[in-house]
Amino acid sequence: MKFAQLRLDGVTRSFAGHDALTDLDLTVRSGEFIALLGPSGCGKSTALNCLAGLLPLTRGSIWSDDTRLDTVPAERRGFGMVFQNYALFPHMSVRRNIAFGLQMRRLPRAEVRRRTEEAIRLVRLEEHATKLPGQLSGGQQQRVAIARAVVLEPSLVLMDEPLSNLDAKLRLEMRTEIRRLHQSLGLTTVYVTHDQEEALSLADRLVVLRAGRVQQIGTPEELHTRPVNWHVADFMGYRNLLRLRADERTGSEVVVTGHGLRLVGTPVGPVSAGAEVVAGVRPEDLRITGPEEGVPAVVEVVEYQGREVAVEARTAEGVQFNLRTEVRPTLGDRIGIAVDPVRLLVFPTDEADAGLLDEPVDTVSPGPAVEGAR
Ligand SMILES: Nc1ncnc2c1ncn2[C@@H]1O[C@H](COP(=O)(O)OP(=O)(O)OP(=O)(O)O)[C@@H](O)[C@H]1O
Repeated sequence: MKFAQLRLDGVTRSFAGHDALTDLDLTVRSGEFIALLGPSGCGKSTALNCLAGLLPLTRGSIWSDDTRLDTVPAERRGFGMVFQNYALFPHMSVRRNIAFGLQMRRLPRAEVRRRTEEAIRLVRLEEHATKLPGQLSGGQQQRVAIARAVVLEPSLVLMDEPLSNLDAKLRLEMRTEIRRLHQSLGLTTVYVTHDQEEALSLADRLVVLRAGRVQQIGTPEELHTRPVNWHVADFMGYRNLLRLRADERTGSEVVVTGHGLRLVGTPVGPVSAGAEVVAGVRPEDLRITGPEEGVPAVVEVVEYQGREVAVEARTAEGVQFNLRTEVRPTLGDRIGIAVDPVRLLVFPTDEADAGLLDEPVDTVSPGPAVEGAR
């Protein structure tokens, strides 16, 4: 079933009266690569399984153009699936694993052979076609799983953390491979991951979930530069999250204070004077200056990371900052930390944050309070 648009409309799934996924609205356009991103338990797999037809919806509907899809059984949706545990047939060769789905469709033998060989070539397994899955590396097995899904020319490919069992180097290679296949085959892909970097590098659009609810849908750039709340920011690499209080507002800026800090930032959403806020900034958006200029702090950790270093520095009142910089300070250095008002985003808090950020604003240790929210 090819489609121009696949639409999820208020898709909700609960288990024993508890919503694992609430009111997911999402339109997937043909050819798009969508990543569902969020921490463990946020409902990513539930969303994917609803889409696959492996889980019935509690509420809502799914549409393939004008055809209602959520009532169609999984095997008739024509979707391909790739999971983290591969689920290959252990007693069949690579070639037979890939050909299996085509044979089940009773396609002519010549066509099965042609498409199987093409899929083997696509995932670069020509030299391993006669081996059994047990004789392959994890990355090669994952390639077989991908070939087996795409050989059926599915209208949608669903992937659930397909790279999570691979080591770091292979994960990077396979990431490129998946993007290459997506483009060269003109696939439409929905990809579940908890890895922010993976999602940013692969997807055309990201869907960030938290506790079963969509927080934000947008392009990598939109999410990276304009997260709508501090939870999304946390996920997008805003490692410095400080619980502060909004002071005066001037035009497009707001002054935030607490823990001996007085910073100028950019409000995201309604931030009124006196309100508790979370101010977030990414390590790479902080700069080291002289101790008289920026926020005074002492360098506690310097970690080599290729061209740049990761620096942890602490203020006299105990606030820890994470920086990424090409300037290499020495342990114990007294530095100033320059915070660009455009890059320091100031988010309102709501009742839902109360338990997550329960440190009073005038005590020191914003780090752990926010860490605990993960
Ligand atoms: N079969 C089930 N029965 C009861 N609760 C379930 C079931 N499946 C999922 N849940 C619950 O629904 C919520 C969402 O689970 P889901 O597996 O979708 O999360 P996830 O984001 O994919 O997490 P992970 O990355 O850990 O797989 C969790 O609280 C989970 O405990």
